Amino acid sequence: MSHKSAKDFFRPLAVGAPAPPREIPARPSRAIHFFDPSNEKMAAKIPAMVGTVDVLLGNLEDAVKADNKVAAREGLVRIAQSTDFGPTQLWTRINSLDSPWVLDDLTTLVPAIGDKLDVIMVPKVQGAEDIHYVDRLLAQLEAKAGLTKPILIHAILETARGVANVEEICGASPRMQGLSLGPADLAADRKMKTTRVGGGHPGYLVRQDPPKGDDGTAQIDAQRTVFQQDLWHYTIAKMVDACATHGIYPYYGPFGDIADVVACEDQFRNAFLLGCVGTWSLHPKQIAIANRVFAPSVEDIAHARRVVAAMGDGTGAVMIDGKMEDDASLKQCLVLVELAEQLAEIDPELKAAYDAIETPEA
Ligand SMILES: CCC(=O)SCCNC(=O)CCNC(=O)[C@H](O)C(C)(C)COP(=O)(O)OP(=O)(O)OC[C@H]1O[C@@H](n2cnc3c(N)ncnc32)[C@H](O)[C@@H]1OP(=O)(O)O
Ligand SMILES: O=CC(=O)O
Ligand SMILES: [Mg+2]
Repeated sequence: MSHKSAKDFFRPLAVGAPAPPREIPARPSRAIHFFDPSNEKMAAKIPAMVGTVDVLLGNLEDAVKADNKVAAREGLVRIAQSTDFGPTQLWTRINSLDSPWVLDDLTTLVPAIGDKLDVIMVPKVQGAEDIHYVDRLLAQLEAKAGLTKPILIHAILETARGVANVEEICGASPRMQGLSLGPADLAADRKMKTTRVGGGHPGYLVRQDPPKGDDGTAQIDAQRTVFQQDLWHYTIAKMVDACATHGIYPYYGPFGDIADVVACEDQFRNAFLLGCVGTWSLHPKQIAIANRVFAPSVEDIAHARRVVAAMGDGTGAVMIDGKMEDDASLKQCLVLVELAEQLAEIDPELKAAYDAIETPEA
């Protein structure tokens, strides 16, 4: 539950801070592309990536060496000040709230580049209290810096307690923009017996029943199909429900097997089908995968438009290709059509593909 009364929920938490948002705009964010601002090679590539990815995220937390934390923070300030991000959002991931770096992260970034930062990603969030802390501090810093637009907060779901408290985290502040799954830290925190960064595991499976022999006994040594299961299904589904309840956006997180672009695409698509709006990209080659997966296919949009046209005022039932469509399937189709429209506004290739679909008769 929020620590604020309903009337206070949308009041600024510091005198002079911008008013908190009443709604979180649905800005396309198929890929949140991570870069280490202390890595000169990586950092040099960032200006040219503007416009090729929905979100660029300067990472200050895990994957940045302790000795490079200050360089990463300063590098991000430099990049943000010298780059015009155009339609691309700029996010950062700050260090965890119990780290020796996070206070300097926030007190440096907000005055220096608060006008350019869209979202601050907070790692290892345990409960509403973590969001309340960041919320108040951001309001104070925004007021001091004279910012007019509130910076949004995104929490990573990567502790068992965070998963247990997911509802209160989503509702802890009007600044809450969304949640990402953090499968690597979450696995460690839960004491899962895995060593991977996201994705499946060959040991987590369901095996086909054994065939019966002539005498009716189970042939347990016979060849049997196994179906690998998704370790993350429960958490993603829980995250999606919590985000939808609170009007904010769920994301898959990191997929660490950079070389396995096929399994990466599968994992991303599972998340897309379950309701996520995007994912992280750790390497430039994951951006294209995310952009492809987190946009409705031309086939889905063609079908969705047929349903919209056939459903007229949106009530009743119709048959299309032998299948019943009604108010509820129409609503699903509208989710896809609206997403396609948002993406078409920023992605000319997608716009051309969607525009080329033959419009059905109403
Ligand atoms: C596990 C839980 C988490 O917290 S995940 C989030 C934290 N981790 C990260 O942010 C990792 C970000 N990515 C990376 O550090 C690198 O991509 C890793 C995975 C180490 C691979 O780097 P590397 O071995 O250099 O890859 P590569 O030789 O294939 O690189 C080719 C060129 O692309 C560049 N590159 C690489 N990654 C990025 C990136 N994220 N953004 C921008 N550029 C990137 C490389 O510098 C390399 O450039 P060049 O061709 O040598 O000029
Ligand atoms: O930060 C992400 C994770 O998987 O841990
Ligand atoms: Mg993590």
